[in-house]
Amino acid sequence: APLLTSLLDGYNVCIMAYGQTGSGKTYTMLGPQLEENFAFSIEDESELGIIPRATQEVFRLISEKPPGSYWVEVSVVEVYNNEIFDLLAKDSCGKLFGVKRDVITTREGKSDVPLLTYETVENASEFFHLVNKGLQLRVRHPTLVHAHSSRSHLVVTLTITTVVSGDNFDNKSTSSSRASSPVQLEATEKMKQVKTRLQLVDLAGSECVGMSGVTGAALRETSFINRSLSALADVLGAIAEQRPHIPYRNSKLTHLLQDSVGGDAKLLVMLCISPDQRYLTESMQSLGFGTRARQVQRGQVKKKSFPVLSKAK
Ligand SMILES: Nc1ncnc2c1ncn2[C@@H]1O[C@H](COP(=O)(O)OP(=O)(O)OP(=O)(O)O)[C@@H](O)[C@H]1O
Repeated sequence: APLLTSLLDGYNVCIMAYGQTGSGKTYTMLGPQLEENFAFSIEDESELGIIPRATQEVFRLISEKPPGSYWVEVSVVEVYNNEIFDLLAKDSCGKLFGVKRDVITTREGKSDVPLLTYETVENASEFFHLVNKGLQLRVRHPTLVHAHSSRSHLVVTLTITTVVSGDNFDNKSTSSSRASSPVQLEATEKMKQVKTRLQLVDLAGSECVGMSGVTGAALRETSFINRSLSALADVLGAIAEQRPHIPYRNSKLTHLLQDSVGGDAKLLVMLCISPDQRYLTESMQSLGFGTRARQVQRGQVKKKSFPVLSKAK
């Protein structure tokens, strides 16, 4: 919750779950899933995972702000076999289907996914329905360790646009206007926008091939998962050791998360650990990842500078 307050105060925030397959990452991030697909259940609010819960909190915080001053857009991306898929892209009939996208580095040195679909949502319930539709496209595969194992990394991003009128920049009191679309917002005279980003990441599970018993296509998936997770650990190691070169581009996952992991975002890593003694090696490996993440020192987290909004009259 304090991270979400920071988000509306102008910080980028990233929350991610890491752990071996079957340890509870998806449960932590989304909550219990429906049997037939990846959608999460919204019937019992007490069971909601971090992604829906954080979104509810974001909208609660926004409701306390002057009306029309915040705008929320959502994107849902999965990284599968080192490829990026846009899970909110629609075909010509308006049906969602995962479209392959690329990740690039912009001239300012930020990572970006050109053509990625951003959908505007006005409340948490719109968000639930939209994300649940996208999640049904997510790849999963049964393994000996976990019957509904996610085979991809999931990145749900909320982009919060704060609209500040020109007058507010001079700290003068003004009534805030209500815009009905992002286009209208941009067109509104004397409006300035500040964007902050909340990235919520359900990583695919690290996996010991001997234990999970995967073969064929699933084995290929496992190898991509393990490679991308070790690329993430390498990036954290390089940042922790303050090496001049950080190998973000060694995998699409690290390239996509570059600004959150190595940039100016507030980053929270949650480790999911199995209580079963059989998985001691995997648990030690996850704790090693956590130790590495804790060694990262990135200096002062930067805040996007924008003035405090004056209350609507
Ligand atoms: N805290 C919990 N309470 C009840 N059930 C849980 C809890 N955590 C996990 N589970 C159950 O354990 C199983 C595995 O959890 P989950 O799917 O979250 O694992 P995962 O780490 O995401 O695995 P993978 O990386 O293979 O996708 C699921 O059936 C889930 O409902």
